[in-house]
Amino acid sequence: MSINRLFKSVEERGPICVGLDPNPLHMPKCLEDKPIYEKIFNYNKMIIDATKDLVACYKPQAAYYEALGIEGMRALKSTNEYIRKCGIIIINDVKRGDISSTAKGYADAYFSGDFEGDIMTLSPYMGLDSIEPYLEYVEKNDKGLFVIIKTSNPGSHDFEEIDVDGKPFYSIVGGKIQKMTGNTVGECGYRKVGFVIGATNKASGEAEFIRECFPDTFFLIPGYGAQGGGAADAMSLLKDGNGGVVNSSRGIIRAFEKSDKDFEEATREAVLKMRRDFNVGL
Ligand SMILES: O=c1ccn([C@@H]2O[C@H](COP(=O)(O)O)[C@@H](O)[C@H]2O)c(=O)[nH]1
Repeated sequence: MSINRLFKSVEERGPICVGLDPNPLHMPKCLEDKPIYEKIFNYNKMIIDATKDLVACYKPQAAYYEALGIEGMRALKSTNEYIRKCGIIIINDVKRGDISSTAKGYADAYFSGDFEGDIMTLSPYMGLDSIEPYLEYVEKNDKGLFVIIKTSNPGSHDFEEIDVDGKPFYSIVGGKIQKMTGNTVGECGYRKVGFVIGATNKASGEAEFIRECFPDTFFLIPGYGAQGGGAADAMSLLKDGNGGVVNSSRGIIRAFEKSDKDFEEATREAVLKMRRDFNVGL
């Protein structure tokens, strides 16, 4: 099961998730004149080769590939195939959410075929029926989900935190999703359906509150690094160093822009620094 595999990866290599968010304006010189497919795939391959022994998973963000058209999507296909060949978990960050007939199409698109990954991200705000079509893949094909609950962006205050009878709205959404997905706790002790919980914008005690609300839910934790989230914020969402993966995209893949080392060395060094922040391998 994907969550069991992810738990095991975190046990072995720590909770680091590297975000593969390729922006052609921020790439090393050696890729400057390459056509889009080669540029994006080689960039990702260089990142993966420099870090694959240090990370729990990779998270390609679909927007960056979609924005580059067919050649960008071809690069996503090759990237996911390469990550799979390396035996590492793929989180397709697509944040889909639509009526159930359309949701089935998105599930097929990102859990099978050209862009297949192990886990995908969903937005739950169209309701529980928009989540349901993905559950067949979770049950029958060992796939996993991370549902957006409390995001890392400043706008997370606008809706997610609205007070409903003394409780933040996000905690109610999370509760309903847990109820719908039943008691699907795997052998690692975590449910098959996880949540996205940002490392940023936390009031004092909020991370602990979220962990208490969802003690057996695995978290994907973005917002560390470029968005200002610190290791302490992210760490209080973990449990004994597991129970979640912490994503950093720009903080890792653009580290070379602030370094005098070459691209691969600067990328690896940024992941090693992140591991030190999370007391991994010390
Ligand atoms: O609440 C959320 C959910 C997803 N993301 C995604 O994570 C990365 C963050 O990138 P950084 O460069 O490390 O800031 C990006 O792909 C987002 O789409 C998020 O930031 N917050």
